[in-house]
Amino acid sequence: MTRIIDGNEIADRITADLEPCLETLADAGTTPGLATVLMSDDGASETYVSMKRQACNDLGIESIHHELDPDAPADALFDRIDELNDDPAVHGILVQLPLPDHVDRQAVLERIDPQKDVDGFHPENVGRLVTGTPRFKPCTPHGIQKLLEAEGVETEGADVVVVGRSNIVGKPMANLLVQKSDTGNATVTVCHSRTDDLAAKTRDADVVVAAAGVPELIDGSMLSPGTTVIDVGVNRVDADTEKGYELVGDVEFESAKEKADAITPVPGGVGPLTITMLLYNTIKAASLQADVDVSLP
Ligand SMILES: Nc1nc2c(c(=O)[nH]1)N[C@@H](CN(C=O)c1ccc(C(=O)N[C@@H](CCC(=O)O)C(=O)O)cc1)CN2
Repeated sequence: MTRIIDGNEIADRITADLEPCLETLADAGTTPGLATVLMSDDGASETYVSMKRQACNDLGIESIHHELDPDAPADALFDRIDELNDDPAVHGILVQLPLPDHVDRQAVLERIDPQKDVDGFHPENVGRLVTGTPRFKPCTPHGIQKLLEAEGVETEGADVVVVGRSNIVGKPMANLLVQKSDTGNATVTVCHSRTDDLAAKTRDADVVVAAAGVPELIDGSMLSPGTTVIDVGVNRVDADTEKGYELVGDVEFESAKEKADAITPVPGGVGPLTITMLLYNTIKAASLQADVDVSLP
């Protein structure tokens, strides 16, 4: 019987485990603050930022929100980041991606103080991750680690195929999985749009992490029985619904479910973990900046 992994339930459990950390910080006089910066009128980005703000409010993290006109010059964003870097009430800074074409994304990520880089995208934090001394693990791959752990999926010695090589998911996911650690020690293959015979790779995998951003790229015929399938895709495809779209993963759920041992749905799989691990990183940032040990879960 295929297990449908309930990401909301796992995320709720981790969020509950974060509450004592906030109490410890409060006793020391610190309320963590997360600044979100939105420079886009893309509907999905607006949704994700409002979910992040709501999650902060629910847990007791101060949410500080900034919106910039998508047509504003890049300097407006750099100036805002400088202000947030200097603001002691702001422990974490998140610039929602993607950014408008005229803004140099890498320059933006490098402008954020690495101590406040709760996305873990600054080169200093990327370097720390790759060398096995992470400060902030990027939220989605960190969430997937937590999800695999919660489901008892052993990564030690497992063949894991990561489909997608983005800086947000694919590359950090592969790096975390190869680390010498309880949630690593996997043999990892990173595939992408130019991979020859993708199906041959995914059929050999114990775990497939689908993060290519291509709706229903992977179907059941590309999987072997017993695989754990982690679907990172949250693609909006046109549909005759009230919203005019429906959410579809990078995995064709119905056929994949027939082969998989366990599979994450979309929505309700990886997405909720992404938000929870942002809360986790914000608390970690506050604890490091206030020099208060909070024993994170
Ligand atoms: N600065 C960042 N930008 C982006 C990141 C990121 O980690 N940092 N990741 C993605 C999008 N993302 C977070 O921003 C994200 C995507 C999906 C979800 C989520 O919970 N999805 C729900 C469905 C939500 C819906 O109804 O649309 C689910 O899967 O259940 C959370 C966060 C790109 N940008």
